Amino acid sequence: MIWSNSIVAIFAVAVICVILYRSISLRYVLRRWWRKFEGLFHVYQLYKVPEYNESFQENQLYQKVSTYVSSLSSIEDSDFANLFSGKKSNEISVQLDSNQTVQDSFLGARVSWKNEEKAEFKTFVLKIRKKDKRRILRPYLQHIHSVSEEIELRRKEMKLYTIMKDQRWSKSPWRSVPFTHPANLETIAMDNEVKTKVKSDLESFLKSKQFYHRLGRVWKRSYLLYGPSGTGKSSFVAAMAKFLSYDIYDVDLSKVSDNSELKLLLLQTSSRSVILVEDLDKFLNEKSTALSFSGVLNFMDGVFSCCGEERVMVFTMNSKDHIDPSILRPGRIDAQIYFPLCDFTAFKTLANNYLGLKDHKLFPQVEEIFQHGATLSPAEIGEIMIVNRSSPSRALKTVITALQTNGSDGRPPKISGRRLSESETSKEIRSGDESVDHSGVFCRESVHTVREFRKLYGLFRMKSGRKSANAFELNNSVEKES
Ligand SMILES: Nc1ncnc2c1ncn2[C@@H]1O[C@H](COP(=O)(O)OP(=O)(O)OP(=O)(O)O)[C@@H](O)[C@H]1O
Ligand SMILES: [Mg+2]
Repeated sequence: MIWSNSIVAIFAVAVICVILYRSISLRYVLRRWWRKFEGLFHVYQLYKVPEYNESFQENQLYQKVSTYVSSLSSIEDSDFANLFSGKKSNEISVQLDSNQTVQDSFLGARVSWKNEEKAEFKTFVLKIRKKDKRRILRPYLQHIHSVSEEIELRRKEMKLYTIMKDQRWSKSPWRSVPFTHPANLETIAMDNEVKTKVKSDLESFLKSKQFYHRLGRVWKRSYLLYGPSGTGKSSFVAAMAKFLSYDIYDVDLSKVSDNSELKLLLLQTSSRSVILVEDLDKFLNEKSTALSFSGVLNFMDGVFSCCGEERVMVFTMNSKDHIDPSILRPGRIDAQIYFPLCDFTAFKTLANNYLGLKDHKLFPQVEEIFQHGATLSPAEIGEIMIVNRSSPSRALKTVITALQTNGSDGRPPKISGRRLSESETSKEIRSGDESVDHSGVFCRESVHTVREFRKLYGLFRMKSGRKSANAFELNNSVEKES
């Protein structure tokens, strides 16, 4: 009897121990004891990273470790952590409380960081097994360096710089404002393959510092974005800058007085930035400009940039038809991206973004119209969708009508198969607040015809270059050689 009772008791204790061990807290406590026990045998090496050096200067490594440690997911397992709101409104940062430890692993080795705080002196202490020390210490510190740099870059508030003349209180010709453009690569309607190519081109550029330096070349990459008005070139520049987390310097060439001022402007841009020149074709086609052609070429080559470090140059044009070929030569322009009028694929992206539509019974009809060629820009279609966003069906019907209307034959628009008379047409354009419903297509908000949009938003579309999909062409550039 006694025997059987003891067996039951031992069994019960064993079950409880297993349950407790399985629960995280007991495992955690046991691991801690085990590490303390190991510590008695000097298995570990400790490295201190103090906040200040002996001359009371800030230790940059301390900041990097602090950023890195806060990014570890295991920080949530520490007994005490502090929660702070970050620089961006929806950001929460977690920071290790004083004298708390956090675990990490690297190349199969387990390490830990302790945030020691003694009499206002803060130090991070790295604990690493002696047997792993030689193998992982240097690569681990390198890893901390790159992770923290990447985090800092993402956190950094992006800025848009514009030329500001006569800033008496400042020596810099640039004035900056926070760059908060909402576009990102996902919201731009364009050929997916081209988008992926641009992304990987940018990514490989970011990793090519050593490569460019070895060749003695300025570490920059130049893109030409060209295509009709309202096809997303400027939005794409914003998306690129966001993807890279770079600031943008908007160089308005018409504001520059001479070549030396242009040189000065470029010298005062910072590394990791996008240098943007919009409408280069218009500037080059102007009869008289303050800048010489060679001045513009030198600027494009980036020879003025102070340290030749990490710059992406973007030039936009509506058409490259009348452009001197030397402007487009490889090395000066590394990649060209064509922005076409809206095709059916781009239309579907816009419908999804603006109207939340993945599919609709009118899509086949829209597709059929697109098969006869694109006639509207994404901007024009986007505006129709915004105005009619409360009724997706009405928005699609208006897009269909606009596409049919914009047959580029100069004839009055077609509605429900019949052409409107001139008087009806002008009524459509005029009637901002009249509710004219000929076919169920137009109503109060949807009276905006394409021409109205053009009038409203100043959109001017070139009729030339009706290629249907984006194109990404690499010039014979440095990347190709690599
Ligand atoms: N491909 C696109 N995808 C998503 N939105 C677009 C696209 N193209 C244009 N838009 C929308 O249309 C508006 C105008 O676009 P954007 O200014 O980028 O055109 P653009 O090609 O730079 O025109 P322009 O040659 O006249 O400067 C923006 O608000 C943008 O949101
Ligand atoms: Mg633009």
